Amino acid sequence: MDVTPGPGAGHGAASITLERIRKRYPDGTEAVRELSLEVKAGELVVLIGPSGCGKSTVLRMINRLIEPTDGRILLGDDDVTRVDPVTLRRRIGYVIQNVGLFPHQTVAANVATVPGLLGWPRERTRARVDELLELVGLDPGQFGRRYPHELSGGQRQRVGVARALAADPVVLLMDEPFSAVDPIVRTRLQEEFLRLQAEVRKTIVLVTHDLDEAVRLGDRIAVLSEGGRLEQYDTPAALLGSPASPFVREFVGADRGIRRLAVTPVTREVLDPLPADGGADLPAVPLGGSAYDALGGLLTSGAEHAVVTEDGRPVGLLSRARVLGLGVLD
Ligand SMILES: Nc1ncnc2c1ncn2[C@@H]1O[C@H](COP(=O)(O)OP(=O)(O)OP(=O)(O)O)[C@@H](O)[C@H]1O
Repeated sequence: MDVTPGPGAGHGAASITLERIRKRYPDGTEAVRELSLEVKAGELVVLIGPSGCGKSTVLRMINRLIEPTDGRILLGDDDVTRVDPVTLRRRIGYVIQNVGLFPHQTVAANVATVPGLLGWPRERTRARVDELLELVGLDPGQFGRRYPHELSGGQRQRVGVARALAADPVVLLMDEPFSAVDPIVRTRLQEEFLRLQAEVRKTIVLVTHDLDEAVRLGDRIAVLSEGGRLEQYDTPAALLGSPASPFVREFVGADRGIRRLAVTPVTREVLDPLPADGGADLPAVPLGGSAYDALGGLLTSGAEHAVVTEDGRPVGLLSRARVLGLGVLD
């Protein structure tokens, strides 16, 4: 399969191009009327929108679990409808809500599924399984021999991710991958997942209902409305800062200002000069950290100002008013 690396893309990440795709189910439901979308190699794109707007349908058309009624889907330069579906699915990792692990197989055997289908030698498969379990934070010696029912929900999700990465896919599709676990585990899994993505740099399309998850994970977010209509396709900061339509404005909610703080870094432009004493008694926040965290630091300490540091050295003063100003929207 052809691979088109984009800037910063890891080894073997492919771009995805949806060209005017449409899906009409046999009963006449127009799940997706016409959608065009491009995901760059190595990019993490989130699909979000109200229930029934066609997110899962779009995702499953990419790996041909569902056949499009019309339009083209390219992986790199290859039209996926011209690739044998089984071969295609071995090149595309797929992670779903309840993971779908095989219950009667050990964790190691689950992760080894696709390498097994590809006929990898035993030693290579075993080394890959160990490497992946370590990558997702599970000790292979401890967890490899367990069965799925002997794991927590969060551990099962990690095994699902490890399994999807096993044959080094060019694309990873994720349908509500973190929704089956409680909010605290979920946040931790999201953070680990971002670290993992920084390492493997796959092209990822992730479906979620959760706007905070979308904002936290997405390089770009595609907001869909009924019939798979693309309302806006933008970075989290742009989406929250300038919703393109009343639909998006309502969808991102009244608290989008707060959400925007979470994706807005503290930069030199918003800093005031340091006081003569260097602000020794004030709370410190890092340059480039999120405005949301800076506000949290200010509120916790009760201070009006924080010292902003770079490599541990103070570079300026940040006031509460300036931080709040970063969340003010049009
Ligand atoms: N096999 C099917 N036959 C007929 N209609 C279907 C079929 N599968 C899905 N649909 C319909 O297609 C539309 C889009 O469904 P889809 O599952 O893609 O939405 P979704 O955005 O992923 O929804 P949710 O957020 O609730 O999971 C819905 O109206 C759904 O009822």
